This record gives sequence, C-alpha cells and structure tokens, in this order.
Amino acid sequence: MQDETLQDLLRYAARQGVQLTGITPRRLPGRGYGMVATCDVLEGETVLAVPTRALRTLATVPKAISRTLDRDVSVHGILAAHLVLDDTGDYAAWDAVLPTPDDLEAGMPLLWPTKLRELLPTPARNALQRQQTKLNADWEAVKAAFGEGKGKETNGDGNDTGEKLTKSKYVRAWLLVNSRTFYYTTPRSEATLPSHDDRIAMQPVADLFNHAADRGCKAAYAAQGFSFVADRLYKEGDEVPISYGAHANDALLVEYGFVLADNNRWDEVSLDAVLVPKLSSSPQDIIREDLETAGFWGNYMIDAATPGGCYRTQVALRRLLCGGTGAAKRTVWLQFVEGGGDDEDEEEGKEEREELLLECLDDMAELAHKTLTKIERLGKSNVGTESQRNLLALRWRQIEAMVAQAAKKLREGEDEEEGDDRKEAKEEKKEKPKKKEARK
Ligand SMILES: C[S@@+](CC[C@H](N)C(=O)[O-])C[C@H]1O[C@@H](n2cnc3c(N)ncnc32)[C@H](O)[C@@H]1O
Repeated sequence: MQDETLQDLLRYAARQGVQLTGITPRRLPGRGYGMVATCDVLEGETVLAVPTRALRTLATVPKAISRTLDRDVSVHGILAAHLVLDDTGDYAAWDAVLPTPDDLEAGMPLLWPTKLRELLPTPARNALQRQQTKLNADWEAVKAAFGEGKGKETNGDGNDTGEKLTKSKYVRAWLLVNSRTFYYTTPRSEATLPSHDDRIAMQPVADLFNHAADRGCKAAYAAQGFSFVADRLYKEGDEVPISYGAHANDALLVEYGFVLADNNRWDEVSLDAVLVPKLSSSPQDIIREDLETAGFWGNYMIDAATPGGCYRTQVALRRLLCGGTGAAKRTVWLQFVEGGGDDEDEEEGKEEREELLLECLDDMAELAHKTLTKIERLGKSNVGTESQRNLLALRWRQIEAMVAQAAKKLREGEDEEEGDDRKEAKEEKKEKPKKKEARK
C-alpha cells in the first residue's frame, strides 16, 4: 500500500505525462523513498519516462523571480529561490514528498554543528567548504533581491504563520536542489548557459531514485524528455536504483547526506591529513614548492585497487624520499613526473616507498581511532544528533577498514617478496655458496 502523499504525487505526475512501467516509489528503511520493481523488469525496458513539460528548470521559474536576481546567481540558486518563494500551490503534491528539515539535518554536513564538521575527513571538509562558498554567494544575492522575510506564509485559514524567505528555508531548498537535480543538456541550455553546472533540471518521481555505485538504470535525455532504462533484470520487490556518478563516500556524504555502507567501488581514502604534514616539514618548504609547481600538491588517495596509492601519492612519496637537497635523486623524480609515471627502474627505492606509505597508513589508522573516540565524547556532551554522529562515525570506520586492508595488502606483498628473496637467496647459495644473502 502506498501512502496518501505518494498517491497524490503519482496522480500529479500522471497529469504531467510521467509514465512508470514496472516500478513504483516506496518508503525504504534508512533511505527515505526509493524505487521498487512491481514485477520482474527486464534489462533494456524503459521503467520511467518524464516529459520535458514536467521538469522544473530555469525556464519554468517565473520571470518575477529569475529576472529580479543578479545574473551571477547560479541556476541552482534560482531554483532554490523558486522552491521557497513559490506560493501558487502548483507543486504542492511534489513538495509534499521532499525530505523534511529533520531528514536533511541528519545527513547533510552543511547543517551539522561545527564541532562535528571539523571531524570530517579531508576531502569531505574541502567539498563542504566549496559548497558553503557557493551557497553563501547564492544566498547573499537572493537576500539582496527579495529581502529576508519576503512573502508571508499562511496556514489553512489564510492566517500569517511567519516569514517566508528565511536563511534556513533557503538553505534547505538549496540542499534539495543540490541532491535532486539531473544534468539537462539541450541545444538551448548549451547555447544560453555556458557553465555545465547551470544546465540542471528537477524531475518529479525520477528524483526518488536512490543511488548505487555498481549498477543502476541508465538515464537519457532527448527532445521529448528523460527516460530511464533498466540496466539489468530486476526481480519483483528489488530496489531499482540509478547511479549519481563515480562518487567516493566523502563526496556522497557532503553532496547527498549519506554513505554507501558497502559496495562502493569508487570509494577512496585521502592520506592528506598525515602525508601533507610530512611533506611540509622540509627546510624552506622545498618539497611543497616542487610538488605545487608540478601540480601534485594534495589529494593523495588510496583505494581498494591501489593500496600502494594513486599516482599523485606515488609522486609525493618519491619526492619526500629525495629529501631537501639530493639533486641527482630529484632529477630522477622529475623524470618520473614528466614521464607520467614511467619508471625505468621501478624496484629502485621501492622498499623505502612502501615503508613510508605503511607509516602513513599507520598514522591514518591512529587518526581514525582518535576521531572515533572524539565523536563518542561529543555524543556524551550531546553535540549534534545521534544520526549525525552515527553517520560520521560510520565514515571513519570505513576509513579505518580501508586503511587496514591497504596495509595488509602491502605487507603481504612484502612477505611474498621476502619469500621470493629467500627462494632467490637459496638458489644463489647453491650457485655461490660463499654469499650469505642475495639482497639487502
Ligand atoms: C534524489 S534523492 C532520492 C530519493 C530520496 N531517498 C527521497 O526520499 O526523496 C537523493 C537522496 O536520497 C538518499 N539516498 C540516495 N541513495 C541512497 C542510498 N544508496 N543509501 C541511502 N540514502 C540514499 C539521500 O538522502 C540523498 O540525498
């Protein structure tokens, strides 16, 4: 049985020409609404079609709003202003299924208390800062155009219930647009909106698809509207997701207010918190300068497939091992960078790099442990809500697990090599009985 609110939404959507085939929205534990297969859905079947006329875009925002706003306000900011200022009731059925302020507060770090936000992992903190800057610019422009408190909210009897345009309402609307829009690239939007980020649209019902990293219906836009096509067989009762993109959990947390508990093949862990201080400790910041000049400062990641660190991490580790001076070694490092990671003698210095990386992983494990303890302590002083703290703690436990996994793989690699070395040594012993060790 669908709840009344959903039924209203589906009736509203049907009037807009939205067609659902073999799927329907349902409440799902821990993730608000989501789409569920009502029968077996075959790969290649179109499960949802949303015609262009059902979209909320810059073109559907009344001119009284869009023209009043400064040209510099993002389309994101304009759509958010429309969400708050619209008093026509035209979108009431759609608005009724949007997450509540409490839902948003639980997941979106932008709404968390500072003490919790300070404990976010580096990529999440950086993303949050960018988000805050964009939001502030939009809010300042909307406030300047309409004035805080513009419009009166009325209750069922038509009595005023308070101010309409408040910062908290605008922030909520802005976060909703942030987490529920689709890229909407048409010849017109391409011609009139130079920034890709401005070519966005809100879609009724389609905004109830949840995210999965490893699968999901394919979304496509044509002149008549959006369509969503099943990427595989979904059995009756299965959740039918889409993919929001190749996002690591830190990005999902800041942009969408959740992390995937498992199966996020795009997930990665930043080592910046532990590696950047090491890189910054050289005399006169020579190492930092070199890395900045080469465009390799920060964003040092590891993931399940590259426990030895991404290319940027490799560049940083190699530079750190050259030390402050070491001109000859530095030349080799520059060759490595300029060659795009080609290494003529990969074995040279490998052991030191792995040792250094293991040190970083151990430091990261310690940081995760300390952060988890701090979150627990904040809980005792009631900082933030339990949902906020649980979400943050979940992210740090994921980091702890990924770091442990990477360290294990590296150590196993070392053991295997040591094993090989021992074998090699035995072979050599046979050939050259006087030599005690093959290497080291
Ligand atoms: C486009 S909406 C999807 C519909 C949403 N669940 C709802 O109730 O309105 C995006 C939001 O859904 C939630 N969400 C999406 N995918 C999720 C997932 N795999 N696990 C948990 N929450 C998810 C997040 O709150 C996100 O901000």
